[in-house]
Amino acid sequence: MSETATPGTTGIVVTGASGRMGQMLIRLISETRGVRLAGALERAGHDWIGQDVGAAMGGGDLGVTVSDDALEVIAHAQAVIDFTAPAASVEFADLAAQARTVHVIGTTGFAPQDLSRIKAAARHAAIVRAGNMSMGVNLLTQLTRQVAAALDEDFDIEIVEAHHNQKVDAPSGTALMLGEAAAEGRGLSLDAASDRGRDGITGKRKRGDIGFTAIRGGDIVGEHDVLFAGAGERVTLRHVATDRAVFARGALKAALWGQGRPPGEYDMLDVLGMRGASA
Ligand SMILES: NC(=O)C1=CN([C@@H]2O[C@H](COP(=O)(O)OP(=O)(O)OC[C@H]3O[C@@H](n4cnc5c(N)ncnc54)[C@H](OP(=O)(O)O)[C@@H]3O)[C@@H](O)[C@H]2O)C=CC1
Ligand SMILES: O=C(O)C1=N[C@H](C(=O)O)C[C@H](O)C1
Repeated sequence: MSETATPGTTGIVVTGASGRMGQMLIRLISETRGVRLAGALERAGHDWIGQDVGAAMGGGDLGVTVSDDALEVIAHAQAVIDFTAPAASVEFADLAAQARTVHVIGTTGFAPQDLSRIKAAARHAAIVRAGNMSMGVNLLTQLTRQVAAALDEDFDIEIVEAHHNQKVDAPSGTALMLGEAAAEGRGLSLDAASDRGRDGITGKRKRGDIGFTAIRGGDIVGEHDVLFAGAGERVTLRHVATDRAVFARGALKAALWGQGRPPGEYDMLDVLGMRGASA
């Protein structure tokens, strides 16, 4: 990482620089005034290490060399934007906490023990984590909470998500956010109510369950339906992402919003000012 700090700009490190979201974020940061790319991280042994990240992406030089030295790179930045994998994100959370750097986590698929580590890291630095950084999905969570509260258990709730064939976790982070919102609206615990992965002789649907279905295929960016199915009528709330830029823009907004915030765990409802707002 050879980049020199420019006064008055927010220096942002992108982890998983070669990934779908990593590259989208690097392009967005390099085109946005008031922010600068302060580092691009990849895992040790990756082909891109030592190359200029712009050139590695197939464009012009951006003046930032891809590094595997996360400690050094994060220590010289004001924010880390991280769309990688759970094992990597918990390590980055520890390093960002040590450096008191804002950590924006878009990674999904965390196990409960990962979330405990992130919670511990948030005692030292601001962490913004959301399974979906888009404005539309965060609005959809509010709508889901409201509709779930308005329609009683005569309406079965089913969450259907569709993603590209490279996605490794299911249900998606967004589907889980929507499930949490529906459960909150109904005054339930999602752990107790969720029905994931029906197969074979499943028996009848249990009243009050929140069902999840995952579709994987082609290059689908991300689609989510929340279905409220009653007798003789259905209500469907739907979000379709057609461009990953919606996630990148949300993550960059979160990185800037986090500057100067006290340590703690935040989400996109905080960033977008939607916390507690009834949709
Ligand atoms: N919250 C949101 O709005 C969104 C969340 N996501 C989530 O972001 C994550 C990444 O998605 P996407 O960009 O499509 O995935 P990609 O597979 O395209 O990119 C992941 C990147 O992370 C790197 N990585 C993975 N594991 C490690 C590790 N242990 N150490 C260091 N680097 C690692 C990968 O490197 P390598 O190739 O070497 O493995 C790769 O560069 C997923 O969890 C996805 O669900 C995605 C879009 C929006
Ligand atoms: O892996 C993806 O691509 C996406 N992951 C997030 C999720 O798990 O919900 C957000 C978005 O849908 C794209």
